Amino acid sequence: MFSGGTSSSRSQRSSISPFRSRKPAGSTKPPTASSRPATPSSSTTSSRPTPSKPSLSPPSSSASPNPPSPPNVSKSKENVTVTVRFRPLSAREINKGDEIAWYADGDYTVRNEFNSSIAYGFDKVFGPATTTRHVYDVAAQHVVGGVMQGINGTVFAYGVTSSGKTHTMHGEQKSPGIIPLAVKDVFGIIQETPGREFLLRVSYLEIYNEVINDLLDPTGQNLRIREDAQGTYVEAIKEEVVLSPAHALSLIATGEEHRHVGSNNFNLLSSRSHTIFTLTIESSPRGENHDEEDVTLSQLHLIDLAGSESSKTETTGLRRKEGSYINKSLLTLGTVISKLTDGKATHIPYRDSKLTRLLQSSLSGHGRISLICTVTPASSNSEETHNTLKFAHRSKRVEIKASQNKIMDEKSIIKKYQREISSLKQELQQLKRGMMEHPNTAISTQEDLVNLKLQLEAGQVKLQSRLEEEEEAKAALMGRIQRLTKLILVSTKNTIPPSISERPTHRRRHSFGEDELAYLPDKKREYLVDDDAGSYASELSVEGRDEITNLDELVKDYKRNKRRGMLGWFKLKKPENVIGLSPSADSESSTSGSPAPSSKSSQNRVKFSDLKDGGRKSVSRRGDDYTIIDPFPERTQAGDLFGAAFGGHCLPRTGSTITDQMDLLREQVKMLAGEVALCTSSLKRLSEQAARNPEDSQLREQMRKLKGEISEKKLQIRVLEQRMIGSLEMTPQMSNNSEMSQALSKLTTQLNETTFELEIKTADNRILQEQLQMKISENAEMQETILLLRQQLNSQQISDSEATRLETCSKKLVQKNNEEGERFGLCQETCADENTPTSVMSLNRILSLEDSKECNKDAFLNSQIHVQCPFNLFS
Ligand SMILES: Nc1ncnc2c1ncn2[C@@H]1O[C@H](COP(=O)(O)OP(=O)(O)OP(=O)(O)O)[C@@H](O)[C@H]1O
Repeated sequence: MFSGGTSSSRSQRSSISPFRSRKPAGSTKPPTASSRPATPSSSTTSSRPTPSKPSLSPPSSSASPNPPSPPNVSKSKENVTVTVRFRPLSAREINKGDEIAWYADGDYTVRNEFNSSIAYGFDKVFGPATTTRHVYDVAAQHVVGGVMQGINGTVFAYGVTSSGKTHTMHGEQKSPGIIPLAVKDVFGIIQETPGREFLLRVSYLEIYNEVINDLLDPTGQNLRIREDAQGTYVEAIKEEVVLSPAHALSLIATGEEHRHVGSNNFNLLSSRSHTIFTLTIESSPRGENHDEEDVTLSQLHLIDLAGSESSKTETTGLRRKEGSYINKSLLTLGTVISKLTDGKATHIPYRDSKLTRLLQSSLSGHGRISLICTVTPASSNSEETHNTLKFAHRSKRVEIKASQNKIMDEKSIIKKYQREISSLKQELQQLKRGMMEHPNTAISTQEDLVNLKLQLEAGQVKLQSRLEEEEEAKAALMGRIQRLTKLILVSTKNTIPPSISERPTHRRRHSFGEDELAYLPDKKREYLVDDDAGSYASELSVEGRDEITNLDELVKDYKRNKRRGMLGWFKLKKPENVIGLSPSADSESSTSGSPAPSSKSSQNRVKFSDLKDGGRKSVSRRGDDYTIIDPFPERTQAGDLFGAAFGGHCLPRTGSTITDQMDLLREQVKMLAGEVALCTSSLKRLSEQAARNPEDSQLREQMRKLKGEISEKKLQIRVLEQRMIGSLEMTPQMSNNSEMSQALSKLTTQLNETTFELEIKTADNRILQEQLQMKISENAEMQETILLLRQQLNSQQISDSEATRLETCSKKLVQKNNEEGERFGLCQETCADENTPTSVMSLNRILSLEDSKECNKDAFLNSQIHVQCPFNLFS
């Protein structure tokens, strides 16, 4: 496991149940009257109901200001933390004429507008203007802090469809949800805890139609829940070791891509599945020598439930089926909670749904639980909101016992490796001791002595090979440990205990400050469609659904964008098939605040179809205004060239024909270049023939024509290229910079390729020219020899052997000249140099003539060839 460094692993088992061992006796003890929160007020008084146990951690604005000092956590009784979050009325509800039916009366009470006697008290009530950061601080931070101390924790978002669960758990770009905030907090706490080291793993699953799917591994479908003595767990779910907040959130973003989302009449992006994001945290004191008990393992479950659907939710087919599964599992959750708070219940139906079965340990009181109930104030949903409030109120009575989890079973990787090392060390020690302690005493006879010697030798061989094996094993183990060590996260703070300095330095160190969230949305990378889905639906009805040619595609696309909200900046998106979106404001809507210049869309609609090639345009919104931002978000090589070429001048809007024109010109250039290549090769062939038949005037004529054609085509190419550049220069403003950039990029590539080819050919040519020079000087030497020989011959001083030498020498010369000349001619032609030296052609001709000649003494002496040639072979 985890042998691949930062690689992921599929664990054999991953528990969803936080505290399955060390189950405190009587943990499911029914709540006592004293632990019950305030019941709904039946009085008419407007005074707020008594808040139930306001025992929450004080809000903090940053990652755990008081980092946990591990152990020493009391097992005091706690209740589930129950908070209620109102969202603002959506545009759709406003359009429908909805009124406020429920409201936050102070910090702890939800009251009915039409009947003020109906009120419920909670640990905290968040009004519609509350930020998710504040919700996190109050409702989740203490759970996360607990998890870092080894106390398991679960944070739920519960509510009807479109009440704001996903908004609360995942959040959006400008308003991160509980999950990203918790992840950031966890890393912040690690940074604040220099005395301990941590190992983090995440898994992410969904329960869709009562089927468990692994969101981190699309092949992990229909996973099974298993149960052992310690509780329930999901078999074979993938777990990934995470090294930074960005890493963890990128995994969620990937998971979100696989999550089932669909539209209903309340929510275009309704979650059709429950998702459970689990962060498993292992921690031990830094340094080698520490107590086993100091190692903790805990899990944080962050759950975004699918929303319950009422009869008002108009669904058909698959959506209806999904809705019934969702309702059934939520009903089971409600029943389980009721039974847990009912002192007389003997059977708790955890097994009636996958959700309750997976959460059995959490629900039965092992670890901290925070339930965030999301509600809409709208009168049209008044009944559903009331049901949510009743559920929330019942949940408040579930009693939990938070205790620190120091269980070290096979799940602890740190532990496992530490154990392996120590047992290996022990074994080695034993081996060494065995060698030392060999008895050498009772040697009585010579025979004994020989036997003992033999035994000793055999033993030594065995011992040696065993030691070698051990060494190898140790090295392998060390490698594994090193890889594992890299996955262990430690604070970068200086306050490291002395023993820590002895530790290997390759350990990954982290700065977990704000800059760790540098992955936070790059405005330029994302389409920011921060929308209230309801208003989108209403907009659809206003504009007419006919406009949307492919709703499924639209929904899919919108979903991607939307889900990306907080998380989606990890992947760039290529918009497809989206005709237009028209979201509307909500109170916590994000505004891009992009510094980039923006232009307001005339129809408050974003035409994504305008964006080509994943143009990375950002769409931001302020109220109902949509802006398309920075079409050149990142400087590319083409972008740089573009800037250089046009010196920052604006280009005129010429519509989409610029690329077409460019493409056309480019095609013409390509065709001409092809023709030039064809002519050049014909020319080469002809020149070869001409070399063989120098008298053939037809050939010469053909060659002349071909040359003419080649130069004409080259001229045409130049003209076309000029036109391409000219058309760009004449265009003072481009309508679509990305098109321009694209065209320019292609041209640049072509230019680069051609330049490169030219360089190679020029270099080739240079080499051949050098060779030619050498040949010329060689020939000069040869000529001297020949001259000498001729003189000797004339004076009758030449012998037969000298005559043969002379013959061989001349043959060699001819052959060599042939080869060189041919190569040079070839290179010159491929270089398409119109000024191919006639000397080379002449040389070829001479050489071929010479080659065909019988080169004997007489013929050689009678040779009278004197033609144009850079050097006379036979002067
Ligand atoms: N507190 C809030 N402030 C502003 N807008 C909110 C808030 N809560 C929810 N919204 C908006 O309401 C719409 C519905 O929210 P969301 O998708 O989170 O609902 P949900 O409960 O997850 O729905 P479902 O159960 O169908 O998935 C979204 O457009 C979201 O941006």
